[in-house]
Amino acid sequence: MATAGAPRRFCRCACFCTENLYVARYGLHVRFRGEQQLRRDYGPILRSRGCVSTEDFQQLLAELEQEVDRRRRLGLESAARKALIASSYRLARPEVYDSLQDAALAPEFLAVAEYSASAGADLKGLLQRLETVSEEKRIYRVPVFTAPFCQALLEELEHFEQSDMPKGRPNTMNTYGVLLHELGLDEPLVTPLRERFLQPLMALLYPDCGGGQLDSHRAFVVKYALGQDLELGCHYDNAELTLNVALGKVFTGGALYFGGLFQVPTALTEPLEVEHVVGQGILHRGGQLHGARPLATGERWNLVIWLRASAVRNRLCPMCCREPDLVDDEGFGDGFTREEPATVDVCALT
Ligand SMILES: O=C(O)CCC(=O)C(=O)O
Ligand SMILES: [Fe+2]
Repeated sequence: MATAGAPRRFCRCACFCTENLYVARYGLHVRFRGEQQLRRDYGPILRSRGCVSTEDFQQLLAELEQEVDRRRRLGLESAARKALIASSYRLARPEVYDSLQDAALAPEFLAVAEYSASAGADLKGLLQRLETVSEEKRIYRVPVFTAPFCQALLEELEHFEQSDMPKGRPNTMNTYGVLLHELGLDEPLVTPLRERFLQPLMALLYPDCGGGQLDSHRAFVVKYALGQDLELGCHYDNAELTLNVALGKVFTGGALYFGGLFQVPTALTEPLEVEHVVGQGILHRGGQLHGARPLATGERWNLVIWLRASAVRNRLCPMCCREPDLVDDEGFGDGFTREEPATVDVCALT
């Protein structure tokens, strides 16, 4: 058990360096253990996607080896960037770093969180206070931040983007964007948002997915603009639950689309399209397959919070779908812990 005063040690799963390596050129996620295995497992599909010559294959191998190396160094490099940013970055909107105030939050969100934390709250009552985007997929929408807070956060993020500070990217699928913990925004903003507001809400909405046992997160901002990233391929998140809030600016296109749960192979059906509304958040299960349609005009910045419950993921790593092979990591790592997890019913795969 973690004891008061001793920070909890979080881990990642060793599969981070071997599974789900994204090869944008061929639109493919691969598992990579070496040349032989890559040829054996992906030879035909790679050929069908244009990886035909020896040079193509050698280039792919080099890129995968580089990516594995990058992933191995990620935790330490991220901690080094965070330290440098803390010592040398000049903030544009310092108020964003003040500890989270109710005034930053939309009245609807405050009401939903207050209801969820009240005695006698139940799912039925909560659903009267939220928009249900899809009952079957369990996707919900709620206003999260006020317009002035979105504006201030955007200004800060844009100022950081334009600074010469080193930047860690959200994930291998997004080239632009910011990791909030590197900016120092976990402590004042994301952790209180998770602990005080999201936890009671998620406990009612997704009790079977660890919604009541969230104990870490990975928060980042994704940015889409013409000439930069435009869209995001279909994927599932390394998270039990996800909150995705549109921060702005002005844009068209970029809708999210949702398919089925990755754990449950189903026949291809029409995905559900969900438009963004600035200031509003979409709540979904991390395992729900999703992606983002191409941006048509403008610039889109969204805050994505991958919410994690060690009690759930310690049993089964969502990325390799095995019992996690734990490796100590920096910060929240990938949300795994070495402690015995509390008993929890994992997501019912219906
Ligand atoms: O583009 C978006 O808003 C979705 C981002 C997303 O799904 C992710 O980064 O996990
Ligand atoms: Fe995602």
